[in-house]
Amino acid sequence: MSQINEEDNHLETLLSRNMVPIIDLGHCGIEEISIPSVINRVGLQLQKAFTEKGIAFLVNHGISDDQIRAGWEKFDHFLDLPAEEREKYNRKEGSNRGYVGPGIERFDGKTPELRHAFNICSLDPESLPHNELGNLAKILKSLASFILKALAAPLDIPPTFLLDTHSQMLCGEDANMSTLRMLYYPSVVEDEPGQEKEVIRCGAHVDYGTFTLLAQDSEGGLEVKLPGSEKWERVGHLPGAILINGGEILSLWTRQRYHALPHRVVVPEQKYIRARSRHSLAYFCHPNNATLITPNALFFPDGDKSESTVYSALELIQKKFSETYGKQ
Ligand SMILES: O=C(O)CCC(=O)C(=O)O
Ligand SMILES: [Fe+2]
Repeated sequence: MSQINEEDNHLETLLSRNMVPIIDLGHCGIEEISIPSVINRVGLQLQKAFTEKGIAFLVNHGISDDQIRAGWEKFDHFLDLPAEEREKYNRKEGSNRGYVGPGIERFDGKTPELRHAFNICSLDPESLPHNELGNLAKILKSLASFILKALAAPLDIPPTFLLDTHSQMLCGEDANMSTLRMLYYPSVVEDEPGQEKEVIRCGAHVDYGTFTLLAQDSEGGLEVKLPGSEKWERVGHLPGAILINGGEILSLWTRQRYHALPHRVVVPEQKYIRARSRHSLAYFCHPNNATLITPNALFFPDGDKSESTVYSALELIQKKFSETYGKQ
């Protein structure tokens, strides 16, 4: 016990230094009815957070710990299934949905990810090993829709521009690439080859879409590089909060005024954290595939005329996927 406290004392994080904005959603995050004053306030706070830091913690977002834990529990059950049962859900070539085992993805192009992932891209019960995961995906979609309304509020675009361009979230990959990814990082086994101290749990990368909502069950080594800094810094864990980080499409849409932060998950140095497994989940919010992402269009409705080639959201993500899964 005394050793844990001693190690805890040395765990400086961005959170412990008050470097991550905390945004209170006033319990409106997953409600159908919008309260304009909350949307406007949250919109301004998100604008400040994305401009200055690229990340923020969302609190009072309306999703209970129990709902999130139930999802992780069902994911654990899935991982305990006999291999032949589990394999039915394996991610297939050319698709993002399904189960991805350790060692398959390489976010930085070289380091294999030491984690189990399950990608949910549609609410079709056929593609899900458990209903509970579909329910969780639905709730996160509601929270993402609230954020899309809030993000539009301080900008000079129609209030529904972002909702309209993301209208097909979780309607399947043919329409929209938004994904709920359930994640499980096993504990670090010290004497197993490939599990040395410097091993990375999830390689450095920037998320591709508009933004990502991330929940984690414990401090587990999430690090970011803040805007203008080359230093990896530990984010820290705020129980019950959901972390939001900007993706590359948001950054392109705002001509880099809103930051897409590089992040990674390292194997922590603290022995007691290394010995612990970690759950997280990430909801990747993406525009509908056909949306043309005109650089700067969120600040200037006609976008940046100097740009000669404008890509669709699908073209942008396909380019990224071939980098992540291609070099194996
Ligand atoms: O598990 C985490 O904390 C981060 C996961 C992540 O960044 C990703 O899957 O894109
Ligand atoms: Fe990420």
